[in-house]
Amino acid sequence: MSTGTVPKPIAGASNFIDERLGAGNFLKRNLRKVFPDHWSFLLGEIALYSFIILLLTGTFLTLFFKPGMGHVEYQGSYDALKGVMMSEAYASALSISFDVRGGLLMRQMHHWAALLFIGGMMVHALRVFFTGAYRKPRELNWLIGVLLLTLALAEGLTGYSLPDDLLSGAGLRITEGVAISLPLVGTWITFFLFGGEYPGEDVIARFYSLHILLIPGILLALISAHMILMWVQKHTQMPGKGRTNENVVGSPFYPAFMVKAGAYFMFTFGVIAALGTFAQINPIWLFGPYTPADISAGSQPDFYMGFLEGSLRLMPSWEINLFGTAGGTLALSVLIPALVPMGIIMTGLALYPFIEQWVTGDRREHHVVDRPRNNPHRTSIGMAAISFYGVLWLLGANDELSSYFQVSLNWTTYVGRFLVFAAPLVTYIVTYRICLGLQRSDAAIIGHGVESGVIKRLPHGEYIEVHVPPNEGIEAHMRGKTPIPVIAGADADGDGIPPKGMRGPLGKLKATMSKNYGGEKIPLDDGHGDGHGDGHHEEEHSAVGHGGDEKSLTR
Ligand code: HEM
Ligand code: HEM
Repeated sequence: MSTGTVPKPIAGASNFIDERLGAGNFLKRNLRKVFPDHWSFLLGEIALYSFIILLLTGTFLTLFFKPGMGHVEYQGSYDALKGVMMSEAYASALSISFDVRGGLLMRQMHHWAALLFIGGMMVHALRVFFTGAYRKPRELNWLIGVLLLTLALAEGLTGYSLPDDLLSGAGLRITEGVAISLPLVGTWITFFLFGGEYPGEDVIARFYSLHILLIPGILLALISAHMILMWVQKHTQMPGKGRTNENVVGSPFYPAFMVKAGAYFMFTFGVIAALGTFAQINPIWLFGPYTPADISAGSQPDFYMGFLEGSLRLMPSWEINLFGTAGGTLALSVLIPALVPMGIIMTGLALYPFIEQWVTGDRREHHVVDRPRNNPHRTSIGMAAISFYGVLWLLGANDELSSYFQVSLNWTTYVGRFLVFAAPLVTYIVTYRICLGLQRSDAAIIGHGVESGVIKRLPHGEYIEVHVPPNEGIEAHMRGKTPIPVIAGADADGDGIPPKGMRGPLGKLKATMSKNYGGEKIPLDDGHGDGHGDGHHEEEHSAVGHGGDEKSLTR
């Protein structure tokens, strides 16, 4: 691998390190490492930078937050609550908001960063999914990602429970309801978390240890592992000119990538600081302290918990009474919504790379990713999952929907119950058709070029529009399509004995899935375009110099 000429500052730094640690070569090699570039790679970085901001603002908050449930009388500077009895936790969150200099800004930045962290992570995971960047050799990093997502939800839940205002109490009430519905272990888990009957005196302190120590510790370790794996395996790249599975095309880590990453961090910080300054979030002083007797109507959890709230609201009130009154009650109305959507989504995410491998038999390494249209079944499955999640998420606010649109609350539930099954089905079909349509339009561009806007009159009087070949970069991007493999023998006609691995019901299922999922649906060069101006190609290529400063290294 060539490292090219080494810039002066790197040579200086690596000499300094080399003379002390003998690690100069390591540093030189890594600082010159080539990073591919695409706007969507920023999504993972947004999650990373938000996490750093969470650590910084969270540490500030720990200096003033008191995770106690002992009763105190509020005597701070917020008049409306003066003299009200409340927990120490709530009083300290109020004092951070009104009496600690910069405290409200830090609380708001912490909360906005949490939303951006989880939102960024979700969109990043979707980018990885839709481009198939989880394929070999990156399955492990994908699994670490699924764990990160699960832990981040737990971190958010424990975080917004801490201030112990009416809103966080409403969330805690649901957490308790879900925990206690678990068969056999439910009662024990609830007692362990709450230190006795709900709400108890301990839950805030216990959530606090989880929130500031255990979960961030694991998150930090996993994010480091995620980054190291990404570094070692190198980034995937979008299909394009000169990009293959054997090389990496992009700019070197130092200086280009480092400068960009620094700027993106500042930018993320700026956005979070601006949101924290101008956009109010979680104004805990408006809700008052939590008392189990008060119900806060219209309360919503943070957006990332909305899908679980929605599934609770959709579920009919089913329960099973085991062995009559002497036995236990299985509260399916809570158990199913708490476990099933989370289970389906997280297990589905974790297993997808392996199911796809089983179906396509594809065990090759992939460093050039797919454009979503080029794997229509994967893209449709992803979109169907998003619509399933989206319906649950919307129904988490069914009371708001009902009052805003003036429809009965029951109707929002009935429609939601229907949509939770129907929306994924329709989304799947529509997405599949759109993907094929887009593939056809690519084939048309490759086959017939793009419209130039120049109209020519032919000697016999006919007018035609001149088509020119697409720009070189775009054409290479389109041509970088890898057909999805089908397991050998899966598309045989069924006469004779099916090949090994495709016998029995499971084998047959695998063969059918493989045949449908894989194979080339619309070859790029089959010439079935949109029928414009066949055969009227102009000669010259409108090539645009694509990334003149890009470097290419072998993997
Ligand atoms: C890594 C992901 C993290 C997420 C998603 C997260 C999320 C949250 C959320 C949503 C709140 C409620 C904020 C509010 O009341 O408006 C919160 C509160 C809090 N967080 Fe975090 N947090 C994270 C990390 C941390 C870390 C690393 C620390 C400490 C080192 C920390 C310390 C705190 C404290 C002390 C509070 C209570 C302060 C208050 O509500 O006024 N957090 N967190
Ligand atoms: C704490 C949350 C996370 C952080 C900070 C993070 C950060 C990153 C960064 C900075 C990259 C390289 C740039 C990029 O591809 O965007 C990356 C790559 C990757 N991430 Fe994440 N990520 C997180 C969560 C996830 C999740 C939830 C998943 C999947 C479920 C995931 C799967 C992957 C994979 C497979 C790659 C390699 C992709 C490639 O090389 O194209 N990550 N991550």
